[in-house]
Amino acid sequence: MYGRGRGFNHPHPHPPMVAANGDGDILRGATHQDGTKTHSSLDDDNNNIKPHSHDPFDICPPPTRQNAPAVVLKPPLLVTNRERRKQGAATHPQVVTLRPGMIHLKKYISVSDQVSIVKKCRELGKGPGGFYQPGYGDADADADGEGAKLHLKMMCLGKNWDPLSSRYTDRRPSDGAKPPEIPPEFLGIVSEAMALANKLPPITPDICIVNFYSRNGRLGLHQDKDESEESLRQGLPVVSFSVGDSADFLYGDTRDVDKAKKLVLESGDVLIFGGNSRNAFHGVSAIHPMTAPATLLQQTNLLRPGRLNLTFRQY
Ligand SMILES: O=C(O)CCC(=O)C(=O)O
Ligand SMILES: [Fe+2]
Repeated sequence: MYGRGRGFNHPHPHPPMVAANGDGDILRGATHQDGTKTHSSLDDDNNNIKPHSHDPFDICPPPTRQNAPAVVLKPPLLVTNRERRKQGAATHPQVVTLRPGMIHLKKYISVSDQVSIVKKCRELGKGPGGFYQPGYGDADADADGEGAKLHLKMMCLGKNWDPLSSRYTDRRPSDGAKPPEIPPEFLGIVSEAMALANKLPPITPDICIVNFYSRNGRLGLHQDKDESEESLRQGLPVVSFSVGDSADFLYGDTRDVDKAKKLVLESGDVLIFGGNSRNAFHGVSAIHPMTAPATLLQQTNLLRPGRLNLTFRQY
């Protein structure tokens, strides 16, 4: 059933995606080591699913001549100091209420925590249930037989969210992989951030959807509405971390891009939307390549232009 949850106003929210520059090409064809290739199972409705392997995707690939960083690996002292000041800013976060129920914590996550998040997502992303290129299946097939692709790589933690059925499942239907657990250190940051949005009910996240957007990454306007009726009824918030390149984030009451407001989400920002904003439409219209903090790039080898977004939810 298309169009539910992170569904879009059109089955092809954007032209079908051919993997954008740098998306997965480096490791394509590499030996798949996670054992999911041979996994065969039934989905939650006992339908036979056709498992196939996904090529591991590395968000921090080793440098090659082609992807040699445009960033200076040893940033001038001034830049480093500026980054240090930014790290310090996390202890005095700027809390902005964008609309009732939608709260923006600017530069909330320290650069050292951002580094840990990138490293952890890199490690999990290369393993079983890691990053893959989600599609919308055969019903939306392009001329080459590939389903319409979302313009991002995705990995689910805790529970699997399936774009094809707009449902949460225990395993990823395409390869039978079980989603990795949500790292406890991520949950710690979520609960601390929640304390600054104290008008909203707190969540105990059991789902985290991790998106990796490269240079051309984007995500059409949608609502997050596949969590349980109870969770949605209570307006339990979605807590979103942005790490890496900045992004143009759109939000509004309808799916109309022209009526949406735009916010630039930067590395370290946390966005919380619950209560009256739980059903807000939102999406990402553009990534600003090479805007990630120099220290983050330096310490993670996050060489791709790219942005990680983690959304924590309670089913
Ligand atoms: O990347 C973002 O900021 C938003 C991600 C999102 O809306 C989602 O994963 O449902
Ligand atoms: Fe969303």
